[in-house]
Amino acid sequence: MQSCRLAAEGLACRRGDRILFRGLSLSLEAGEALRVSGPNGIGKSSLIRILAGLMAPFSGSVEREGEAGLVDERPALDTHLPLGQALAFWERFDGHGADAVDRLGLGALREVPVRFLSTGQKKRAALARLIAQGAPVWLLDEPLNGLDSDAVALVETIVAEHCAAGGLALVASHQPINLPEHHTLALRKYVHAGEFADEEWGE
Ligand SMILES: Nc1ncnc2c1ncn2[C@@H]1O[C@H](COP(=O)(O)OP(=O)(O)OP(=O)(O)O)[C@@H](O)[C@H]1O
Repeated sequence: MQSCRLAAEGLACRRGDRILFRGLSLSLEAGEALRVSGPNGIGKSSLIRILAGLMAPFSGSVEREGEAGLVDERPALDTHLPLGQALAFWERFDGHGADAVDRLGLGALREVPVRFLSTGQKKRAALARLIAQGAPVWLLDEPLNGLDSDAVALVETIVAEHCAAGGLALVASHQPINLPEHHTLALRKYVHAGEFADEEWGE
């Protein structure tokens, strides 16, 4: 796996006319995982988009070494194609196929158009593509949404394997998730007008 690192320094995020957070710093090395928690609308998805390079921070900087793999609420698969073909589309970019299809319980669904998959099956499909991508930096936005308990345990195992193989993972999740060697970054609302949440490191 490519070497990897993810660091942010003094990040502020503005959406519309509101600053969601500022002064946010974090650092993740290969093998590490970070869970980001916080109430609805606090800015977890926005933080992930900034770290992925999809959105510019209002201020501050991001340093990322290694390709990023993003999983969010959209599966990034052509919804009109059968699952097998939709995953195969990415093979030309990823260089190899989605070997995790069977492991993720999708083996019997290769002929089913993506739009007919259930919420949990779409999430599993997105995770199959993530694994096939082979990116060392995983940015996972609510990866457990819609998953049954067996699939939650599988995602925990898959993230642990990814980190053990030299990757890193940043996971925004309302649900508790058992991650290897991880810290939690709890985003909170700021209490002073114009001031914003402090972030805190903990177990
Ligand atoms: N394009 C946009 N323009 C203006 N405001 C936006 C935009 N996108 C999101 N927001 C606002 O930014 C805030 C943070 O949204 P974000 O999705 O980052 O929160 P979140 O912590 O991930 O929430 P949740 O837990 O509900 O997923 C919300 O108040 C949202 O309405």
